[in-house]
Amino acid sequence: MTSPDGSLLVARELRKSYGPTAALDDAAFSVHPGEVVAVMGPSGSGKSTLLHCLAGIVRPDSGSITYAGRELTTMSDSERSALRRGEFGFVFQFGQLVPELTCVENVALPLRLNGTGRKEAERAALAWMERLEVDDLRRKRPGQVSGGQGQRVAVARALVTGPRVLFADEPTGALDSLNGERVMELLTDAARSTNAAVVLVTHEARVAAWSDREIVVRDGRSRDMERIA
Ligand SMILES: Nc1ncnc2c1ncn2[C@@H]1O[C@H](COP(=O)(O)OP(=O)(O)OP(=O)(O)O)[C@@H](O)[C@H]1O
Repeated sequence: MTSPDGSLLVARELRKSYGPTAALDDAAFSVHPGEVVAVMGPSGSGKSTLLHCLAGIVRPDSGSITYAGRELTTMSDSERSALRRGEFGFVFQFGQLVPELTCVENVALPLRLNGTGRKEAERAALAWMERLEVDDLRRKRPGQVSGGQGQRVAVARALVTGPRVLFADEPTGALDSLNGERVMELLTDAARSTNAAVVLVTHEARVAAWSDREIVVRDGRSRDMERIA
């Protein structure tokens, strides 16, 4: 279920303080299914806090967040973690793969945690690894692959459960520009083909250029930027 204007995830009047620091101060956000929205802004402006609130990781002090018509801010912790496991996918800057597992085991992990058998989970994992062009790395461990390859494995893992929202916090932050472009191309293609909404936090204009729309956060306040294509 989406809101009347077709948005899947909508936030209004979000406020979140850490002690005397107002990380969010009347922030707003919305994203449609299949839409890639970049959250831009200087360091410390509140981008990650906004992403963490939208993903149900951090509870705002006030304001509303609705996902598919359901209010997130009043859900119990277990309801929010069920939502994260079932409906959301996550890609971070680095350090997200389990070093002891092979790449295919890493990609299969979210399915295994949801109770899928090993064979079926690894079959689905491999299909996503093929799409992200890292299936040849299936038996390698994260320490044996490059940064760009590792990020593509991480994207495959984020998408393997068929999330309706993909949260990506500086997904190319640790990559050189060529690898970063490739990860963004594959990430946005994969998300658009599954009609997943993407919330992409980045401070880099060339990464935000992969989005459909940009939101700029400054001092905890957000505003929509008309895309200058
Ligand atoms: N857990 C926390 N405890 C205390 N202060 C926090 C915490 N998380 C964020 N902050 C503060 O809130 C403000 C916003 O931080 P946030 O991480 O959201 O910014 P950001 O725009 O993502 O920054 P960056 O681009 O540097 O990652 C900053 O002043 C930060 O120091």
